[in-house]
Amino acid sequence: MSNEDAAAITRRGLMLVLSSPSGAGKTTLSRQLLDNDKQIQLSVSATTRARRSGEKDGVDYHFVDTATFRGMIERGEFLEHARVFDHFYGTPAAPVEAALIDGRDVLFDIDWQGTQQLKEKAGSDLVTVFILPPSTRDLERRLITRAQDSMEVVQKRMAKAADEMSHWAEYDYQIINRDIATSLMELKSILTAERLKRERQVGLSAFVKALREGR
Ligand SMILES: Nc1ncnc2c1ncn2[C@@H]1O[C@H](COP(=O)(O)OP(=O)(O)OP(=O)(O)O)[C@@H](O)[C@H]1O
Ligand SMILES: Nc1nc2c(ncn2[C@@H]2O[C@H](COP(=O)(O)O)[C@@H](O)[C@H]2O)c(=O)[nH]1
Repeated sequence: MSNEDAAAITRRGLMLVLSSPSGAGKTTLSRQLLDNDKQIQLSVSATTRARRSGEKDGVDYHFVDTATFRGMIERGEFLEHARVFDHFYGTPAAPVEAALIDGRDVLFDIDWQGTQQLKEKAGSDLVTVFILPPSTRDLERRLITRAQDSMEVVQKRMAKAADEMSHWAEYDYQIINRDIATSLMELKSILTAERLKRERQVGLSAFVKALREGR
């Protein structure tokens, strides 16, 4: 390899996981990151929950019934799956594996249970970020102003928030989502630094060897 071959330094794809209590802003941040960065793609989960207005099947989620979801579990189609707020959610394995082989990064919007399962399978390919709300009051306000769930569902999600947040320290990074633009900048910084990690830059040793040999 000569030093003109810097472009040949390919990268292993990484798996970027976002978790948070419901309403802290994962989906909002994910959408903005995906709009800004064409090297990362969303892992589209399957779920048995009802579609919210504005959500598109196959884009936001694969909306399936419980029998279909169980069939996917039985056929081993999920990388991870969990029951969250009375519904099932799971990450289809095939698209993730295809992206990583291609050197593309994958973004996951999943809960702490799914993150623990991915940690066991993915090891060093995984980068985990926990999103915290600035306050409990802000979290509730965000769930209410999102205007997608009944007050009963909002209360159920608020009741589970402390549980979800008890897992914050299991994550590599924490972002307090006060202001979306700042949080997005912080998330992009994490992604940039993780992409530059030595072990992710395949071919770097050969590149440096060539540089040192004056080629
Ligand atoms: N920094 C912010 N400041 C004010 N509002 C915000 C901020 N981030 C997100 N929101 C708003 O809060 C609401 C909830 O955000 P979002 O749907 O992204 O949360 P989530 O973490 O994905 O929730 P869930 O886990 O239920 O999917 C949305 O209406 C969104 O526009
Ligand atoms: N373990 C998994 N959790 C998931 C997955 N997809 C989404 N989620 C989490 O569920 C809750 C609720 O999401 P909502 O869209 O109904 O508001 C949230 O914490 C998501 O992160 C998944 O595939 N696996």
